[in-house]
Amino acid sequence: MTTIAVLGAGKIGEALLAGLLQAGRSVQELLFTERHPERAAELTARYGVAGVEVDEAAKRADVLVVAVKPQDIDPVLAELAPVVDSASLVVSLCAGLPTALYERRLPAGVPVVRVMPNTPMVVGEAMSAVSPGTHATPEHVALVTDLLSAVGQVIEVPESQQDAVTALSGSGPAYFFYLVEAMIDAGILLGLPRAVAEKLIVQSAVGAAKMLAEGTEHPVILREAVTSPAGTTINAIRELEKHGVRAALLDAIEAARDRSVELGKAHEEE
Ligand SMILES: NC(=O)C1=CN([C@@H]2O[C@H](COP(=O)(O)OP(=O)(O)OC[C@H]3O[C@@H](n4cnc5c(N)ncnc54)[C@H](O)[C@@H]3O)[C@@H](O)[C@H]2O)C=CC1
Ligand SMILES: O=C(O)[C@@H]1CCC=N1
Repeated sequence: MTTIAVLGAGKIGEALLAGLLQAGRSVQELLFTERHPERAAELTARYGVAGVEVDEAAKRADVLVVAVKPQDIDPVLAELAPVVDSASLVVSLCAGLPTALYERRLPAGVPVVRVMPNTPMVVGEAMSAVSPGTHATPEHVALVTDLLSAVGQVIEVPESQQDAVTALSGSGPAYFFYLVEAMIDAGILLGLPRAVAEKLIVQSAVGAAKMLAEGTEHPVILREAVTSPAGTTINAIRELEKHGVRAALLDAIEAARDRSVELGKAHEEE
């Protein structure tokens, strides 16, 4: 039995706990820490998982998953430093924070694996990218990969690619939700009832995602198959091109990457 403690049970921490339970982990294998007692009580009531202090989490858990905001990392590392050693495995889900930060602040030799997951882990469809720090062995990477495979797909990337990964798949679900939201608004503009617009767009998204996930055709081919000569779709595509939607996406994702780099730089002091 591998015991996993999530340090900071907010949106992604809860998604991980929920996803692991959904995947068949027992509540006895899971712990969390949470600085807001009412949030801790809410999670224990919802999932039956115990909220504990950091020292107890470090004592009982094999894997400590840090899921606080990057801006909140300093107190977490200060609390962890006296209670972890090289037998622990620290997994960071924090955007921008390099494994080197953990290695500087924690006792020598503590293995750290940096992961960028995303929220679809609640439905077992996460995309997670893992990168080992200096003291993490292939066995540590395999353990983290195995853990996250229960809640979605996992790839290993060099840590130098993690800021780009964060901008693409870490934030990626938000871009799709934004697009869906805007398309539902378009349905409202055209006079459809909201429930009808939602059903049309959500099922179109699910269908398109399934076709993409099958991977038999490139996205360009799939789009071309919808775009009939002198038909309706090409009129819409002309408007998307006129409004620079492709360039907007390139700029948007680059801006997200830049923010990830900036979050890491905020801790470059030592
Ligand atoms: N939300 C997302 O889609 C994703 C988030 N991440 C990363 O996950 C981390 C958490 O993000 P969210 O869950 O969105 O943030 P959040 O703000 O929802 O959750 C953070 C939680 O940590 C708790 N916390 C803060 N300091 C603490 C401490 N010292 N001890 C115990 N609990 C503490 C907060 O009370 C809060 O519940 C961030 O570093 C983010 O970059 C990574 C991938 C996706
Ligand atoms: O917006 C954020 O900073 C976090 C990291 C990736 C997704 N959400």
